[in-house]
Amino acid sequence: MDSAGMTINDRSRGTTSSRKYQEGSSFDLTFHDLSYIVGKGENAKHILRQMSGTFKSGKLTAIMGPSGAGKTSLMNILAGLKKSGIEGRVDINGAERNFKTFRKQSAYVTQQDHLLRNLTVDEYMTAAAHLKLGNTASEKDKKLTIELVLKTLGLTNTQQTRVKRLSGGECKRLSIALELIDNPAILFLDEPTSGLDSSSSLQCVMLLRDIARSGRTVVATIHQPSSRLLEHFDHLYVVADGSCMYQGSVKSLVPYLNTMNLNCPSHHNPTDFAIDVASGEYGNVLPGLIAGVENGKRIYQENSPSTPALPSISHDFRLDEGDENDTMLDGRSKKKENKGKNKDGLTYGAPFHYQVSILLGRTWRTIWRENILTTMRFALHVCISILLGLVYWQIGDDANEIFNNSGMIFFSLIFILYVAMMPTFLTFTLEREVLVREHLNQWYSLKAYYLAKTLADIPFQIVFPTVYLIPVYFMSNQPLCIERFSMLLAIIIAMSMVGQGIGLFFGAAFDIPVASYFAPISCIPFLLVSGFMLKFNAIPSYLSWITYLSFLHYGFEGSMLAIYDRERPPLSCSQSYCHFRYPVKFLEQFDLTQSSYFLAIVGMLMCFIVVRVAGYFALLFKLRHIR
Ligand SMILES: Nc1ncnc2c1ncn2[C@@H]1O[C@H](COP(=O)(O)OP(=O)(O)OP(=O)(O)O)[C@@H](O)[C@H]1O
Repeated sequence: MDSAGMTINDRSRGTTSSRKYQEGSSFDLTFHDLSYIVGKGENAKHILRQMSGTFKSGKLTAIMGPSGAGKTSLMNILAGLKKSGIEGRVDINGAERNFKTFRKQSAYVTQQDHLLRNLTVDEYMTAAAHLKLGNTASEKDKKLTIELVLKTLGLTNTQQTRVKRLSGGECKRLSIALELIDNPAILFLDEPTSGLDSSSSLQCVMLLRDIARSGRTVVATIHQPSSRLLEHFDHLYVVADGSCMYQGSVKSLVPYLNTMNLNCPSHHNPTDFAIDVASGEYGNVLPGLIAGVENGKRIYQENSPSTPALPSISHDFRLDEGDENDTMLDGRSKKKENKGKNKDGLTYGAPFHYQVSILLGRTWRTIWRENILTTMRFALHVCISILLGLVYWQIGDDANEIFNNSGMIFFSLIFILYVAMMPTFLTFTLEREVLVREHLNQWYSLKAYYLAKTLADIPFQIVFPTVYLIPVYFMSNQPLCIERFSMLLAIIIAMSMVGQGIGLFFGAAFDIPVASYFAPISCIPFLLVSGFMLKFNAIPSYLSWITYLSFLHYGFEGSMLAIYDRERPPLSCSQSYCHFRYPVKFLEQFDLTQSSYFLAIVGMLMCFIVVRVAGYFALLFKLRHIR
């Protein structure tokens, strides 16, 4: 039987390794007296107040409540994304949650679908499979897993479509599909229906219910669902002002409110009614409602006494037999929490070098597919180079034009710096959101991502400066000496890399408005102490230390030495006296006679390392404080 003809159940009966990725772990998630406090002392704010609850495997749970009630905070704490300011306990199958294992076994689908727009669905899924399933799974298994996930999520027909051409609903399903590849036991979704029309929302919720039916615990925050949408949820948890005002089945919500003399008006959407109650529009009824379910310790059941939700955890939850054929995720054996732990002791699905190589390929592909930006960058380098060549036509060997010539070289350094920096922070601030989503879900380590990003950019940082330098060098008649050309090229490439590093730092640390203002301005102090605007010995001694940090200082020094040092023969002079006929005099004028080209290169290299490391830590800080 060919792979396309195989059914879902055939797949689950496949090879051992194939089954490994189709079997799901299932966890019952319970939390006890969970409080979340931000700020200290008088400014302390209680976001969650001793809430309890239980979300069972095999069920689709909705966390509902008015805006600001604490739904996202609760879900982020349960997903293990928030760790500080928390009191209380989160258990998995009755035992205290181990953060590291838990993060590996769960997946988080963010509200916004931050996806790389230029990849096709298939390329995205393949990269995710390589990263999540690692290099020990066979290509065949990965392909089968991808086919199954896409089939289950109704994305088979979009396999060759680029993400930027997908509809909103398809993007949402792709976000879910990417996280299903490694078969998480718990799926958290933040407002999965936001931005979708009613039919796509319904489709999405039905899909989530199917996923839950396969044995997973699926928890979604949902703002104000229609009653039709809510019907598909198995379990409802209503949050009001940081407390639980209802926990139970969807159909028991209205009867529960009735018990508190809160009667939903006829023709009124019960969900809207519950939200109005939670918002305090029906008076001070919250304390009674919260007490009715003991702030989440009990599950309300109509016509029978409320059952305690805690501490007894259902370990024998069973699914209807009829569901078995419905989904791809047939593996419903209850794995123990630590069963999915990588036997190699790796935190991620793939080893470090494999992560780097997959990310490198993916990054190259996305840069290459940004063809408008890439072509424009290429054209910009060529055009500016030719323009400069025309403006400074054949001045390179003229002693009278030596200041114009050095100005042209210095301008080239600044141009290369900015043209590397600007597109980097503009594109990276967007790509950063993709990194956040994927890193949250443990696709790869930040180190692997950062190394791949650095390596992927290197060819572009070599090609663009080279393309720039060739026309202007020859048109402006610089010395026809391969050694001098190479020395100048090395300085210009280093400047491009520093510029790109600065762009990455600002893109990592700030959002676009702040980055686009501060990134260009941040270079001005370094420009002032470059040695071109002001001679080195004229810089006040208390500011001279900045010269050691100034990549423009090293760039100017290195480029002048490349062109005028090394016993360059006298320049041509069309007048009776040319003060700078001997290039060494020009170097003396700029206090460069004691300078070393080698040290200039080392200085630039150090600046490159400093900005790269700063970018890494900015990103690390951002990832740690994202939620
Ligand atoms: N770090 C924080 N510092 C101060 N206040 C915070 C912090 N995090 C959350 N809050 C506040 O806690 C409350 C609950 O926030 P949360 O995002 O959990 O609400 P929500 O129910 O998800 O709202 P929405 O549906 O509008 O997204 C809000 O009033 C929010 O301003």
